Amino acid sequence: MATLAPALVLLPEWGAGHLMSMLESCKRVLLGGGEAFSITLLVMRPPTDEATSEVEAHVRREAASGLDISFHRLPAVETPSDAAGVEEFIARYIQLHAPHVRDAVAAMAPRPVAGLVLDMFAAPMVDVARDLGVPSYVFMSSTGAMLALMLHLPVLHERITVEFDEVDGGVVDVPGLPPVPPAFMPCPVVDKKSPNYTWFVHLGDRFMDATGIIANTADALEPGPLAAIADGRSVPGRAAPPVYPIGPVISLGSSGKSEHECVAWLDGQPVASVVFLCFGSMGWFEAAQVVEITEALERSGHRFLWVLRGPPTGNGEAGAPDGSEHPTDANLDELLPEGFLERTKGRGLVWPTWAPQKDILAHAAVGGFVTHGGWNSVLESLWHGVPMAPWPLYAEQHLNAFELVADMGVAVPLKVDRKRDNFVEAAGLERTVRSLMDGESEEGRKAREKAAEMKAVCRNAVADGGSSHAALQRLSVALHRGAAVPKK
Ligand SMILES: COc1cc(-c2[o+]c3cc(O)cc([O-])c3cc2O[C@@H]2O[C@H](CO)[C@H](O)[C@H](O)[C@H]2O)cc(OC)c1O
Ligand SMILES: O=c1ccn([C@@H]2O[C@H](COP(=O)(O)OP(=O)(O)O)[C@@H](O)[C@H]2O)c(=O)[nH]1
Repeated sequence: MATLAPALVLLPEWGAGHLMSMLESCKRVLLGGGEAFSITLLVMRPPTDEATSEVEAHVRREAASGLDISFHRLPAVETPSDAAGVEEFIARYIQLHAPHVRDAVAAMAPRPVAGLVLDMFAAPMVDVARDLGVPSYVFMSSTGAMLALMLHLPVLHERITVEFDEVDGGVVDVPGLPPVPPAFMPCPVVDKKSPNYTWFVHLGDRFMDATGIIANTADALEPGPLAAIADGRSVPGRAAPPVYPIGPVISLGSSGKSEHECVAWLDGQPVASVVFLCFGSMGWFEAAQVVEITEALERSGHRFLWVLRGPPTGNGEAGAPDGSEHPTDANLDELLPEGFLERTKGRGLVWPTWAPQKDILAHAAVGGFVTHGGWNSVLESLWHGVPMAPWPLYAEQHLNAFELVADMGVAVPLKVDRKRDNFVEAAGLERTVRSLMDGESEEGRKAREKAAEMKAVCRNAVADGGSSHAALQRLSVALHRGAAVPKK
């Protein structure tokens, strides 16, 4: 009988960034790790209709890719109706799939399983892997800094009993990072009474029981947090699982269709003259905030390409099946102050729908990026050496903003009022845009220099002989060695 290639069994959360980031990373293992594997992706039915059609579209595209990837749809589960927050909802909804994941992995026999690769929100399913006698890997789609914080959270939970914004000394010590002001702690941990906090402490604890952690980062991008994990400072007295920083994993290459209108517009702009503003798959602004942005852009005098989205149709409740959590296309006539488009004609473009962000960041005319600081956006920016100004909106993005400015030095700061729904005033944004884009600004010069350095770091890391390439080889060997036929 021909030997069966060991399987990587993937359990991603349904969000595009999580699913595609995990799948792209595991495809690298399939194609470039040096050992033969197959991929089986366990598909959970997402809790919303919109996410369900998005996932189905990904599945159709990947199924046609010709790679050894199969899809296994898990039976539907009830959605938790009493979740207090998004993170709690996601973690609980995923956990309800545990018996189905167990059955699906057990049914892989006699094919050996090289690893059950778990979304960060699915980390408690390390127990399923252990019961079946197969290795488990947590996939971290966010930063090494967030990983270091999550591993350290159970320690912080024991040491600090008050809220983080009440700590003596006014900062939180996370090994591997400069002292973190509480205003930059990630959303799920800012309120310890919330079940989201309890879940994150629990997830961090369960990360420790994985066979390994696959991270979409590179050694030289985040040396501090990655060293803190490796040398045992994150969890004193207990060795953390080996971390494999195999990134940046970005699905590159342009959309392949004819040149997009945004890119055509950039073609007419001078090199490094345009500030690009875009806020991820979920970022949108209220009218009052839009006015502040228009004033800042007008007064700065700089050229700009601004992706402006309108409010989602969903009611914002965790797991509500209908409506959308994604922004809608903006009605520019309604949202923008009168005359703004005429006054900025030629030097500014406001784009009201999804934009080809990767192609835009690759364009020579783009000189700076005002971003919500989602990790995929950050990696795309650094890949092209574009300095940033982070405007965090949700999830772990406040911590990302802190790391970009205070640790990596690739961004200039922006004053964001977290207590007012992350409101930014026109004067603050104008100052930041000037600092990011003006030739004379020392702060901007440093960020530009650092971003250019990080462009080389990213490309060297994934090239043959680079640190991420080496991590991929180590991961491939570990997966191959650890492969085991699931126990019934
Ligand atoms: C990484 O830490 C957190 C991530 C999230 C989070 O949750 C999430 C859930 C969804 O159903 C869909 C999503 O798109 C989504 C996104 C998300 O955060 C972003 O994920 C990106 C990768 O997909 C990337 O890592 C960005 O940096 C993230 O901002 C939520 C969360 O708590 C609120 C986290 O701490
Ligand atoms: O108009 C847009 C908005 C976002 N993106 C892409 O969506 C992803 C956003 O991921 P990120 O981790 O930055 O943030 P999230 O959306 O998960 O908060 C990135 O690949 C962006 O390039 C895009 O192409 N066009």
